Amino acid sequence: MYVLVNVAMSADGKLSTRRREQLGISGDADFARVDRLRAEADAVVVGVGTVLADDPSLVRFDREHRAHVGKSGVPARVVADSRARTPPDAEVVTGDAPTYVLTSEAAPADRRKALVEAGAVVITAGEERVDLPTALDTLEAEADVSDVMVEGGGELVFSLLAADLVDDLTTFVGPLVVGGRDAPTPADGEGFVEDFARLHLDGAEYLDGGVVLQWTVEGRGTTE
Ligand SMILES: NC(=O)C1=CN([C@@H]2O[C@H](COP(=O)(O)OP(=O)(O)OC[C@H]3O[C@@H](n4cnc5c(N)ncnc54)[C@H](OP(=O)(O)O)[C@@H]3O)[C@@H](O)[C@H]2O)C=CC1
Ligand SMILES: Nc1nc(O)c(N)c(N[C@@H]2O[C@H](COP(=O)(O)O)[C@@H](O)[C@H]2O)n1
Repeated sequence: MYVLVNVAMSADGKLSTRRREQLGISGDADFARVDRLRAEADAVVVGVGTVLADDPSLVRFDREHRAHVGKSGVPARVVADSRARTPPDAEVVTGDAPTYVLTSEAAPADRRKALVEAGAVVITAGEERVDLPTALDTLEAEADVSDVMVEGGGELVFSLLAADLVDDLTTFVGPLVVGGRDAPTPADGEGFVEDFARLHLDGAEYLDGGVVLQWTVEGRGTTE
């Protein structure tokens, strides 16, 4: 499974405000770049925190670019959601693109059922929390999803980095300061302590008054 993470953050490294409300950090050119990344992916992935905060639809992508890179159909939507908290009427569940909800065994049966009735495919991996390596393997084996673009948020991205599942990371750094010790950042979770995820900078580009940084992930960090 190839995993690309793309996030937009403020100049001080925040994904949104301390209220965890969706914040437009990208401008039109960056959103167009994101639409091309979505077009190249088999699926767009978010954590349930982003679903509950933003109610994203994840259906927009650059159709011309998708044809250009030789992919057919539309990118699927994937939510990492251990307890099946995704509302069945969430935008990410409605619409024509397929939706996969990655849950754990802790997800109540009635919530899983409601998601399936709303049209989502529920995948179970892990006891209390989604076991990401297993869930991604299942997605690849059962849904033919082998190339994903993760859009956040910080809790999910940290877990993916800690599990050494991220190949590439793209960060758009926008021209604003958000501040706030409790505002989400690109990698929240427990955090690494001494041994950090290591990156290699592959490129940088001015865009929308900010900059896009393209990183390759060279090695995982440890949380011990
Ligand atoms: N600027 C940007 O580019 C973006 C900004 N955002 C912003 O980020 C914020 C949301 O981020 P955040 O709160 O971090 O939420 P996330 O979207 O990262 O979702 C986190 C939730 O995912 C679930 N989850 C399931 N499995 C795992 C796992 N193995 N590891 C970690 N999490 C898992 C957890 O809930 P459970 O335990 O119930 O499963 C967890 O609380 C919002 O404010 C949103 O606006 C979001 C995306 C992009
Ligand atoms: N690239 C980018 N720039 C920003 O400024 C953002 N706030 C985000 N947020 C992400 O975009 C999702 C919205 O998706 P839809 O437009 O509903 O398809 C949102 O949920 C975040 O994942 N991204």
